[in-house]
Amino acid sequence: ENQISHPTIQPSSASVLRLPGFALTGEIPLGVFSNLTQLRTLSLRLNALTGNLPQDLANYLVRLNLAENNFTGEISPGFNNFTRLGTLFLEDNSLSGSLPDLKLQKLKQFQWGAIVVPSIPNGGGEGKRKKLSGGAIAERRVVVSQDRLTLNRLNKRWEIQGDKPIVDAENGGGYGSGYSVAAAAAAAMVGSGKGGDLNSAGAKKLVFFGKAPRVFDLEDLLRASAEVLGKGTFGTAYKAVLEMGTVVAVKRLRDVTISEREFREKIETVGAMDHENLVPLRAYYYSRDEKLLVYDYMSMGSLSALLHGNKGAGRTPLDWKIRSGIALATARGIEYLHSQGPSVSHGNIKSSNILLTQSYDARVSDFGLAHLVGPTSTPNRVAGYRAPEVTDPRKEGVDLPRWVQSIVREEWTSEVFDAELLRYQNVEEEMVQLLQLGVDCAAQYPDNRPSMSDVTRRIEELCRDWPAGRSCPPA
Ligand SMILES: Nc1ncnc2c1ncn2[C@@H]1O[C@H](COP(=O)(O)OP(=O)(O)OP(=O)(O)O)[C@@H](O)[C@H]1O
Repeated sequence: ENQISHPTIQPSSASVLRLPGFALTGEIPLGVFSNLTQLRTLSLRLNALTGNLPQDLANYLVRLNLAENNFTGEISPGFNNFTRLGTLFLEDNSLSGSLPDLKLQKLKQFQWGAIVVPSIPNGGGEGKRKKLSGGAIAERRVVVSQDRLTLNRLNKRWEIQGDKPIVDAENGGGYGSGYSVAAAAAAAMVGSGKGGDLNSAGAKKLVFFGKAPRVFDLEDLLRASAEVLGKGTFGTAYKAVLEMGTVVAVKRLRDVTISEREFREKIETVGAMDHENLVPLRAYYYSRDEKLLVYDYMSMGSLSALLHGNKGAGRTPLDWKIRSGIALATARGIEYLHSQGPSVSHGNIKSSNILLTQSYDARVSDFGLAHLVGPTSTPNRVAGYRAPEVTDPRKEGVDLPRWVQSIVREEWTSEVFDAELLRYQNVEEEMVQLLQLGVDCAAQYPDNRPSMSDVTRRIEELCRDWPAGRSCPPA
């Protein structure tokens, strides 16, 4: 009864056809949309459509969303005809193969089930083809699901393991899991002689912040077993388990171009930040060849991993209460940073820098690091959200705020919101309000953006409207 058939679709001048979540089944019959000559946007997302991808969809489509269906087989060579396509979503199907050598110069957003995107030639013409497979190497990385910040790391090669980019292959390989911080740090320190902190015995030491007891020293850190958590903009992060059982996250910074004096001044400022919604920087180590930052280890990992990590069965999606609580805690952390002075900003806000405790308390991480590596190299290195005036205006690609702004408010529900939340909870109005706040924060001109204290107040008000039994996390 919910199959798409010819009599269903009459000739029409409609430019938009959205049928998300209509429980459509079966294959899309040939030519079924051919009466819709003005069609620009077609969404059949979240149905149970089967068979191969349609070969003959109107070639004047600009947006096509076929995600979350049961399409099988190769990605259709028919896409070659889509000369106007700007947005294509195919995730959560059982497709294989690669996009054909595309004439899709306009394709700005593309997303599909695996994290990996086959090569899309720059400006058309003959592109390198790469077949997708489990641990494939991709020319470009696509950010999954809600973070539709696609194609923003051009010309990078990532080895993919699971859905985590582990190694930037272009930069000459990386360190496998189990690699020890010790080996690298020790190697770097031997004979370096200069820099570093010397204690009275002449040995280099960690510089600690805060009043917490110094339960470990550099020796302990060097002996710790370590595993790679991930590679970020500023270096590689490790989970290090010290012999006495303490677990810390260690970040090895690379490409620090500022002077030692400047580094120490800046890191002192970072270390002085103290707020319950910030991941505390416990200590640092500086030598000519090695810069280590030691943080509390956050056992639940990042918001990014929770949202996009395990898509398999048995996953419990984060509910709205937890998500809005995370938004509030994050806002409080950033509000604190901004309260430290007019020139203090985070510099790299994104979901992998929002870390969670066992009880889903959110803490903002990585603040201040964008200022550590040297002013000239930062603008193009960080991929998190930064206000337009601090990013390179010539940068290509679509960013998340701009993408949201390109979608009219009436369509947020079907296009922007996480269907998982809408399916189980009646929270659409609250989601609209929170998204509107996010859009306000990403306004082009600073004067049009709310202050972070306004932001926290608005999220607190939103939480206050939660139905009985739900309460705002305490300030
Ligand atoms: N203190 C921590 N506790 C637990 N996991 C962490 C901690 N710090 C970082 N991670 C995780 O380690 C991985 C790498 O982090 P890192 O901050 O180096 O890179 P990133 O956040 O992906 O990018 P960027 O460097 O631009 O911030 C991320 O998945 C991050 O969530």
